[in-house]
Amino acid sequence: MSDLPGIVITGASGRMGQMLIRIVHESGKARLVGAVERTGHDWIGRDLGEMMGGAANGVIVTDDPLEAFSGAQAVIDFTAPDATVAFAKLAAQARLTHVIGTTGMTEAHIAQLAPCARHAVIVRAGNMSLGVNLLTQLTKKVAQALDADWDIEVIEAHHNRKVDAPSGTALMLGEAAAEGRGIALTQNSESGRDGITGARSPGAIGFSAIRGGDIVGEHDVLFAGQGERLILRHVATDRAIFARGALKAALWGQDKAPGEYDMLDVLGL
Ligand SMILES: NC(=O)C1=CN([C@@H]2O[C@H](COP(=O)(O)OP(=O)(O)OC[C@H]3O[C@@H](n4cnc5c(N)ncnc54)[C@H](OP(=O)(O)O)[C@@H]3O)[C@@H](O)[C@H]2O)C=CC1
Ligand SMILES: O=C(O)C1=N[C@H](C(=O)O)C[C@H](O)C1
Repeated sequence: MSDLPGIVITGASGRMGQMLIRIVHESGKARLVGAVERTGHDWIGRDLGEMMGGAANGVIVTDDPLEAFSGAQAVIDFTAPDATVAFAKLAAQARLTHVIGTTGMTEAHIAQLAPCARHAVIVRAGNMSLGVNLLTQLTKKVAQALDADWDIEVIEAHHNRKVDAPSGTALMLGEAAAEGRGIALTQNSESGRDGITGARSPGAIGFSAIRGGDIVGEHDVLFAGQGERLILRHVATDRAIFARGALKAALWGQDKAPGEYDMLDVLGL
């Protein structure tokens, strides 16, 4: 039996689930020990390798997360908000590092993670890529340098299957801009403009979302001044960047004290 940390992937059949399975398998840094899908899913009881279109790998997809978690050191979870909260409670029980990529979580969802983080390491980020996490730091710096006459808009584009808006990344960038400007995003956010909206509120941070085709994820932070504009941009062309970041977080979490962390902690930014 290898000493490599054992990892469970939840939402195994999803876009990110399948990418994570591939990246963990190819990494040589961790063992894939479990795969979870919801009750009634076609993959339940079947071999994960075969479901992914390859050779059998002996990992049987289950709808019993606690059983899957019992032989693991970490769970990587890119699913949906209610499912993530339920997984957090079980990961805390099993003392696993819980890497959360799920977006669209409300304050009520997030509040339920705090008690879990008393028992286990939780790493949560709306975007696990190095580029976007670096972009949050740049955004904060630019927002700090420019005065409130510069309007800040976050524009994001994603594939046509995405269910939440603004994206988790857009919110991270908005938070970074608000922090740089020394304001609370909750009091200064403007999104969903349609119809006679009135003029833009001074100092607001705006959000716009585009949905179409197979766009992996694109984010612009636009600083619009009088006579000039500054645009910070990240373009994701491959979901592997998110999966690599998530695996890094799962390995990083192995020797950390219980608590809530993000990718800035993992990447040391
Ligand atoms: N932080 C980051 O870097 C990134 C975050 N994301 C986020 O990750 C999440 C997933 O994205 P994506 O992979 O594209 O979405 P998909 O819909 O392709 O995958 C989600 C998977 O989770 C499964 N799932 C949902 N509820 C449960 C449950 N209760 N138990 C087990 N499995 C469950 C779904 O099953 P079913 O189909 O049966 O519902 C599906 O297989 C989204 O919130 C997205 O925004 C995505 C990319 C990067
Ligand atoms: O749903 C997606 O696909 C993505 N979701 C994340 C988000 O909401 O920002 C990260 C990435 O942009 C892809």
